[in-house]
Amino acid sequence: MSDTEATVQVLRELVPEELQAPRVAIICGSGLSGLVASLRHSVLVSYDKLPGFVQSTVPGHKSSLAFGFMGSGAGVPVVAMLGRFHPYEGHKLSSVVYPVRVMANMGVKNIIITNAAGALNPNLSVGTIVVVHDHIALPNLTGMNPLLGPQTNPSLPRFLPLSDAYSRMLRKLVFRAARDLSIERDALAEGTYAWVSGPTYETPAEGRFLRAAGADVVGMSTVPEVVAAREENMNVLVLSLVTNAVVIPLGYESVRDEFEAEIAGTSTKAVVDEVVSHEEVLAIGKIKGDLMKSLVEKILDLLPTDV
Ligand SMILES: O=P(O)(O)O[C@H]1O[C@H](CO)[C@@H](O)[C@H]1O
Ligand code: HPA
Repeated sequence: MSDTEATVQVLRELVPEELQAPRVAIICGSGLSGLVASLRHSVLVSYDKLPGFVQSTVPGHKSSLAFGFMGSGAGVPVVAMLGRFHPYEGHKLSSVVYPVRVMANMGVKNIIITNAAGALNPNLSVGTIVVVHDHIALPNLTGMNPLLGPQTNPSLPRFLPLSDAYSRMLRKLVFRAARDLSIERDALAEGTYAWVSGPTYETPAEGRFLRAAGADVVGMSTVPEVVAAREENMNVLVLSLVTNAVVIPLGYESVRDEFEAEIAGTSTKAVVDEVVSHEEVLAIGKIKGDLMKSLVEKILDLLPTDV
């Protein structure tokens, strides 16, 4: 029996039979566990009961899986991770993606991955939900790829294409859901997610570098889960909530002008003093969580029955 099968067997003992066949997995990003507040017949399973699961150590992430029905009518059976694992917590990449493999083993075919992210694109304002259509993952390209090492399942492809990683069908569904909910157009955008390891936030020069490379938002999660989910042949949707702007203006670094202006007694130019914090990230999650929740519920309502 594989490790994931053993974990699924434990889940079968802890979760009632009607909840054992979720159609959709949801991963809740920082401060976004309220996304699944409307789960019905819900059952929580703490990660410490599940072999292979580690613990979430980041504020705004809970260490439990939630099973239940979500959406209108009878609803769709879902399994949600109320907290995720990040490599910067000291977790191995294989542990970070383990829950995705377990959910795939339970038969889940669709995954909605959410996260909090910083905006690199100056046109994105705080609170915007970005439907991710691509990613840039420097760690993946330089030796921190969750698929490095022996194949977990030889029936899965060794060389996984990622050009089609983000399901067009699910992305389109987001815009259909937004229209049905009369969500204003500017509340949603499309973009490319840059994955960085963290836990440091980006320097302005790093922000400029990632922006120049073509990324719209940046975060410290998600991509390993996307890669594993694609390897497991799931349909992947990623929704990033913009919680802060990454400071990227050029030219503020010099202190010479400032110094000389001080000496001359003339006015100094404005200094950029915005500093991002995780508290701010969580606060935006709280404010915008309801919008994300309504959107996810509507997406579930609209999900075709054959996927
Ligand atoms: O990506 P999620 O888990 O939403 O969290 C984001 O928020 C944290 C930083 O504030 C980082 O972990 C970053 O990745
Ligand atoms: N950078 C990286 N990760 C993040 C950010 C950020 O600015 N905001 C939320 N998660």
